[in-house]
Amino acid sequence: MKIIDILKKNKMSLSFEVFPPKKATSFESVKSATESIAALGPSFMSVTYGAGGGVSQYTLEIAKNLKTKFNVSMLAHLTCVSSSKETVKQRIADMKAAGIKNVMALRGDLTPELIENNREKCDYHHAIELIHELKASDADFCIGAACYPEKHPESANQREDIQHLKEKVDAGADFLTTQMIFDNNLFFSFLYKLREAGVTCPVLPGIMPITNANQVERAIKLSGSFMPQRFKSLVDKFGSDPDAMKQAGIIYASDQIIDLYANGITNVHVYSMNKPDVAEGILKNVSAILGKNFV
Ligand SMILES: NC(=O)C1=CN([C@@H]2O[C@H](COP(=O)(O)OP(=O)(O)OC[C@H]3O[C@@H](n4cnc5c(N)ncnc54)[C@H](O)[C@@H]3O)[C@@H](O)[C@H]2O)C=CC1
Ligand SMILES: Nc1nc(=O)c2c([nH]1)NC[C@@H]1CN(c3ccc(C(=O)N[C@@H](CCC(=O)O)C(=O)O)cc3)CN21
Repeated sequence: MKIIDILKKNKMSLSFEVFPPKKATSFESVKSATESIAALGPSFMSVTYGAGGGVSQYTLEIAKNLKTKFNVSMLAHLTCVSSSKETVKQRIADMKAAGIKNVMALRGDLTPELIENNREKCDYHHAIELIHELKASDADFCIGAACYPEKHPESANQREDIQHLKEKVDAGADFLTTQMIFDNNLFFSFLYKLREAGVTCPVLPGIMPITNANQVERAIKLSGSFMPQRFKSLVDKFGSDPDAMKQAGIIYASDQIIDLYANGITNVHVYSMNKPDVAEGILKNVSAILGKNFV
C-alpha cells in the first residue's frame, strides 16, 4: 500500500524504522529482529539505506522479506550523494522490480571523503535531484523526504531550509519525516512555519528512543538535535544501568508520542532501529490510545 494512503486515512499511525546489516554475517540476526518488529503490526516500516552514510545492498532484501512475510507496507530509503546516475537508475529499477511502492528520497550523509573531495563532479548534490529521478521513472512511487525542525546543520537559516523543503515537496515528495526531536514544542512550531510557507503535505515527527547511553553521542552527531535537561537527567542518572536506561528511554519516547497524539498529530514515526523490545514497549504504552483508531 502507498504510505500516503495510510497517512490520509484520518486514523492514527505508528511506524518503525530499521536498518539493514552492515555485513553479510549479520544478515540473519537483522532479518530476525526486523521480523519481530513487523510481527507487532506497525502501520508501516522503513528500511534505511545504510544508516549514517554507507550504501547498502541489503535494504531491498529486508524490505521485500517483511512485505512478503507480514504484508506490512514498506518504505525503502535511497540516498544519492555518493552514487553515480547509473547506480541510482539501477536501484530505482530494482525497487520497481521488487514491487516497492514507497521510497524515502534522501541526499545522504556526507562522509569525510565526500566533504574533502570536490563535489562539483558528483552526479547528485541534493535530495531534490533524486526526487526528479524517481518522478521520471515510470514506477509511480509514493515519495517521502526528510525535514529538520531545528534546521539542517548545513543550512544558513531556517527560512532558506524551509524554502528548499518546499521545493522538494513541489518536485513530488508526498510526505515528510522529521529529523529526531526530543522536545515536541520544536515540532509544533516548525509545523506552523511549514503551513505558513505553503507546505501542506503530511509531516511525521521522528522519535528516537534512546535506550542506552552510547546512543546519545551518536544521535547528537547525526542530528545535532536539542536535548532538554529533563532528558539529559535521565541519561545522567540511569545511563550506567542498562535495564534502567532502557525503561527510561522507552517511557520518555512514549511520553513524547502521547503528547503528539494528544495535540492532534495522527502519524508518528519511530527510529526504533533493530530493537523489537523497544518497539514493543512503546506500542504497549500507547495501545489503548491507538485503540480502534490505529491503522
Ligand atoms: N528519515 C531519515 O532517514 C532521515 C535522514 N536524514 C539524513 O540527513 C541527510 C540529509 O539529507 P536530505 O535532507 O535528504 O538532504 P537535502 O538535499 O534535502 O538537504 C541537505 C541540505 O542542503 C540544502 N539544500 C537542499 N536543496 C538545496 C538546493 N537546491 N540548493 C541549495 N541547498 C539545498 C538543505 O537546506 C539542507 O541544508 C541525509 O543523510 C539523510 O539520510 C535526516 C533526517 C531524517
Ligand atoms: N543525519 C542523519 N542520518 C541518518 O541516517 C538518519 C538521521 N540523520 N536521522 C533520522 C534517522 C535516524 N538514523 C540513525 C540513528 C541512529 C543510528 C545509530 O546509532 N547507529 C549505530 C548502530 C546502532 C545499533 O547497532 O544499534 C552505528 O554505530 O551506526 C543510526 C542511524 C538514521 N536516520
